[in-house]
Amino acid sequence: EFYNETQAKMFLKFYEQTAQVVLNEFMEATWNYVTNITKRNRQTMLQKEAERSQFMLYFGSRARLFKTDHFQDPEVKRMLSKLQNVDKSALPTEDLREYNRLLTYMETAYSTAEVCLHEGPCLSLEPDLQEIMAKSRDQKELVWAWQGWRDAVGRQIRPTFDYYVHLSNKAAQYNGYKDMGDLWRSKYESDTLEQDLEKLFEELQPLYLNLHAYVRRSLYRYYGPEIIHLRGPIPAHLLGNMWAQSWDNILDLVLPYPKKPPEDITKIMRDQHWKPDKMFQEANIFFTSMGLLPAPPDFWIKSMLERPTDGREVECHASAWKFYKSDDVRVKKCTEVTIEDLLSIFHQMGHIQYFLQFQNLSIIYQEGASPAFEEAVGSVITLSASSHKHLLNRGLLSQPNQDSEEEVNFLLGIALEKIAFIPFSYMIDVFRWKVFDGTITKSLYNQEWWNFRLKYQGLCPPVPRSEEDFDPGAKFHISASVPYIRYFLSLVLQFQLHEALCRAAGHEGPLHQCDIYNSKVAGKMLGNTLKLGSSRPWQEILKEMTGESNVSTKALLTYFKPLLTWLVDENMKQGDILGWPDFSCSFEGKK
Ligand SMILES: CC(=O)N[C@@H](CC(=O)O)C(=O)NC[C@H](CC1(C(=O)N[C@@H](Cc2ccc(O)cc2)C(=O)O)CCCC1)C(=O)O
Ligand SMILES: [Zn+2]
Repeated sequence: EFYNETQAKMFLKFYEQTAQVVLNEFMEATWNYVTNITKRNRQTMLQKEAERSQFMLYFGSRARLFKTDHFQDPEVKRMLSKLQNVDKSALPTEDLREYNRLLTYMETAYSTAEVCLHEGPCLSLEPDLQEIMAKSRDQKELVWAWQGWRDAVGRQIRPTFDYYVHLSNKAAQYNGYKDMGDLWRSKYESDTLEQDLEKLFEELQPLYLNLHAYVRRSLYRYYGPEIIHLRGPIPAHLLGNMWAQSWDNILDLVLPYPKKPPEDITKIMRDQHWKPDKMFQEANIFFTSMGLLPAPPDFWIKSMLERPTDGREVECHASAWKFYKSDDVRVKKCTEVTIEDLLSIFHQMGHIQYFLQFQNLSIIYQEGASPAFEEAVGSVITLSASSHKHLLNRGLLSQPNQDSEEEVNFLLGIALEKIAFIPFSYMIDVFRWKVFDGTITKSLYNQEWWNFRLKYQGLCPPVPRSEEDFDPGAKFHISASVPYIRYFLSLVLQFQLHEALCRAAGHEGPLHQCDIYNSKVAGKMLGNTLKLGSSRPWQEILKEMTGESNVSTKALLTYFKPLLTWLVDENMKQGDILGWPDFSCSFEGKK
């Protein structure tokens, strides 16, 4: 048993020196696989993962031997406690090999799935099926894409999912947690997390219910009473997105003032010959305009910014990567020239900025203050980048100002992305936590999934579902075992940070007109927060930056106040009710 603090410090120093090599090799092998899905690259990745796990287990188990109660240095205690959670590496060798095979199988099944037309071409999710879900207004075609994707992915993943759950829980228990949900929640260093989340969700309900009622009315006008019930849930294939998680693609169907449509920025980008590289440069310029760090040379050399044209199979789900090597950070994205992809690139470059800002910390602290902070950084910048003022200033809009009706149109567009996302981002992990804790057993997976979709989002499947289906698996993060509650918390946090940065930048006027571009003061404030990584509890970091030590919906509600007023008034005028008391789905009762 090691006792003294000096030995603990030497132990941590030793970890630092050796971890960098092991983690770098693991990241390179994983990158090589996801950017070139071959059997050989899979084998190499699994081999490097096994080495990483052995390494983490060695240090994790030894970190438990220190009795830190009487240690003086809080850093040593924090670092040792972080080292102790080794996640799946705690599994016995055979179980770990099986678990990694499972994880790779599920994620690869998702990434290579396609839907084939009769003797016609096969369509991938990105960009083909996403394009149909976003643009088609033919509800039969939408049902075809919606169902086709779930048949192609969900059914492949269903048979393995409960074994994944079993091994996940086993790994969590080896780390001293009740189940994997418990381990995932522990990242937030809070013993009131679930209650806090529920409170945030309740506070945002009025906003969501009013948006839901308004969108339902608009879809009723377009698709008719056969398809839409004004007192019922909305069919999930009509919302412009494969998972109905964000509804910004149906803005044209629900525009409050159709006589004042917003300019088509995708068209403007294409007319100006934008290319993926320029889109990443545009995001990079935003960060450097605030005095934040530029993407380093390796980023431009080693990233995969477009889907390869040499026939390679790749994982197209966008992601940002760090390699535990100074200035080696990359993005993998199958970029299309659209405004949606441009804004998503700001999100990825937010991850990159965090990686660059904390790269001089101990490896143990090279992560976000919490997973929600990691997700919020890029989204905060996106709030400024999507403002009318910024897009005008960058030549992506030509209309100089917005009258009050155009402002409602604008806010509705942002709400379709952000407010629609509230219940979706909340329920994904509330569902998974119940799967991990055994409340939701294998024979109930799909019907419980649709109970949650109805309860939280007020949605219905467009066609009957059964336990042959596994609709949760049709979402990347569930197939790839990536936690999701980070995105719900980030949704609230990003407005809180946006408000603090706008105040620091000296912004006056409505929050939704703020653009922190070029603000060195805001840049300094944000940079100082990112430099801390996870070296301090996120509550302290939040307090230092915003004065508040808890996530608060105040800023989000301020941002959307003008829209909520308009929605409440509009729903009253239409006599629309909030919620979906008649909860039957339209195909039910129909023979
Ligand atoms: C090596 C690795 O995995 N790295 C991590 C980062 C890290 O952990 O360091 C990473 O890059 N994760 C990928 C993920 C990608 C995206 C995503 O999945 N988004 C969610 C939710 C959402 C939706 C709308 C939105 O505006 C913002 C988020 C979804 O699409 O459902 C896809 C488009 C946007 C972000 C990401 O960037 O978070
Ligand atoms: Zn992210």
